[in-house]
Amino acid sequence: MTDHPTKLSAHSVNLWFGNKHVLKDVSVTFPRNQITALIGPSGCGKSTLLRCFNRMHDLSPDARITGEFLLDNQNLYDHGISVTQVRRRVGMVFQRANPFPKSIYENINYGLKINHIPKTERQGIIENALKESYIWDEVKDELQKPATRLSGGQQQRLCIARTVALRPEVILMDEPCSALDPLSTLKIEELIVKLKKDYTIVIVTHNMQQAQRIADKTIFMYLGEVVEAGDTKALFEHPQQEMTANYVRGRFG
Ligand SMILES: Nc1ncnc2c1ncn2[C@@H]1O[C@H](COP(=O)(O)OP(=O)(O)OP(=O)(O)O)[C@@H](O)[C@H]1O
Repeated sequence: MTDHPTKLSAHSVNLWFGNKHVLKDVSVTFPRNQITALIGPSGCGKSTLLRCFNRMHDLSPDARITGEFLLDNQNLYDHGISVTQVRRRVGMVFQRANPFPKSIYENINYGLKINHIPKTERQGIIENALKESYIWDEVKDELQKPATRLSGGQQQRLCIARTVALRPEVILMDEPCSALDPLSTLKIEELIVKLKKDYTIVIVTHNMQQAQRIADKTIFMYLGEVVEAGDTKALFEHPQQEMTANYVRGRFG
């Protein structure tokens, strides 16, 4: 893993929602062109941490954040960088596929339009994004069909296509397969593994098998703190902390 420099990182991060201290002195690094899984029991702060990286808490009046979030050497909370710029570089895929109530084509076209991508380039980008997301063959003859008529797994691949169309550097995924059947899950996992050639990926998952199948690195969190981080195989097979061992062996969670 040492040959993959850090792409994204958080340093001494604390986050409170009102009086509730949700992230406690969290420091993490995510290597470039690698998949990192965030694991830990419900409520330990995985999604909250993930969301910090594309400024999803900016509009929560009761959220207070200290510490630093860096993309390469750029502070993501710097006054010189807008939320739109951050989200262009750090894309996000959610737990439930959330296509717009528009056509398959328009689901991708919309983001390109609002990011001022010239009309002449859009058709090619849309086609590539659908191919890159392993859904082109299934939808190429019905691009004008409402996206909401696709299956759950297809909708999630469309949402990934929508994200990659904007060529982000990082893709954050918050339990992207939790609403999917095993076959759709496997397709998305294959896709995620393929995408790491071009993107740095961070995935929140409750599925221990999934973390072991696809993640190069795994970070275990508990009650808002990072307990252990390392190479996925090492963390699962030879955890350094008793708490990690208990969690990955299914003794709590
Ligand atoms: N907007 C919010 N306002 C107040 N508390 C919040 C908010 N969002 C999350 N929390 C709290 O922060 C803590 C961490 O939640 P978070 O969703 O990050 O956990 P998680 O590890 O992702 O859990 P899960 O695996 O169940 O999704 C929880 O106690 C949750 O109730």
